[in-house]
Amino acid sequence: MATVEPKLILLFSGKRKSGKDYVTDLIHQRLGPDVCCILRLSGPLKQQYAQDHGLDFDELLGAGEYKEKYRADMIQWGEKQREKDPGFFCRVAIKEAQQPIWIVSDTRRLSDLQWFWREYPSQSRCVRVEASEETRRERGWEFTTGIDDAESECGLDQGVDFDWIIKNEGDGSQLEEQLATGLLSIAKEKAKED
Ligand SMILES: Nc1ncnc2c1ncn2[C@@H]1O[C@H](COP(=O)(O)OP(=O)(O)O)[C@@H](O)[C@H]1O
Ligand SMILES: C[C@@](O)(CCOP(=O)(O)OP(=O)(O)O)CC(=O)O
Repeated sequence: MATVEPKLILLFSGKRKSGKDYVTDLIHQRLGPDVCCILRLSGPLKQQYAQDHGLDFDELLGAGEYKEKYRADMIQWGEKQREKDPGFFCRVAIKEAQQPIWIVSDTRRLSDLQWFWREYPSQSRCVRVEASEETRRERGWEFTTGIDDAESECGLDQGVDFDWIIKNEGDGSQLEEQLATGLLSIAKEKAKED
C-alpha cells in the first residue's frame, strides 16, 4: 500500500487519443509536483509484460509503433492477469505515491474503479476525457478491430457516473476554463485540508 493516505484520487478514463495524457499533464502542471502525482496502471502492466516476453520496457512506454505492435497481445495478457488478481496493477501503481493528490491517468475497466472505490471510498472521483472521432483522427487515431471494440477501450462506456466530463476538442481552447471552474478548484481546496 501507499505510504501516505491521499486526499483526492482522480480516476481518468477516455478513448485513445481523447487526450488523457495531455489533460492529466496539464492538471499536474497546474497543481505542481509537490501536491500531485500521475500514476499509470499501464506502467506495471508493461513492465511485467516486457519482462515475461523479453521486450523493451522503455519502447512500450513510448508513443511509437512498438507499443502499437504489441497492444492487442498486451491487452489480452493484462486481462488474464486481472482475472487472477483484479487489484494487482492498482496496488503496484500506487506503491510509491507520496503526494496528497493522485491522478490515475488510465483506468479502463470497472474492476480498476471498483478497486479504488473499495480501498479509498471517500477520496475517489471519476473523470472522463472526451473528444469527437474527428478530433481523435486528427491526432492520429484509426479504428482498429480487436482494440477499439474491446473492453480495454469500451469497459467504462456504460455504468459509471462521472464526477467530471472534460471536453477536449481540437486544440482544447475550452480546456483551461473547464478545469479552472471545476476540478482544479476542488483539488486545490482538498490539498489545503488537514
Ligand atoms: N488540447 C490539446 N491540444 C493540443 N494537442 C493535444 C490536445 N489534446 C491532445 N493533444 C495531442 O493529441 C495526441 C493524443 O493525446 P494523448 O493525451 O496522448 O491521448 P490519450 O492519452 O488519450 O491516448 C498527443 O500528441 C497530444 O499532444
Ligand atoms: C495494455 C494496455 O495497458 C496498453 C495501454 O497503453 P497506454 O496506456 O500507453 O495506451 P494509450 O494511452 O491508449 O495509447 C491497455 C490495457 O488494456 O490495459
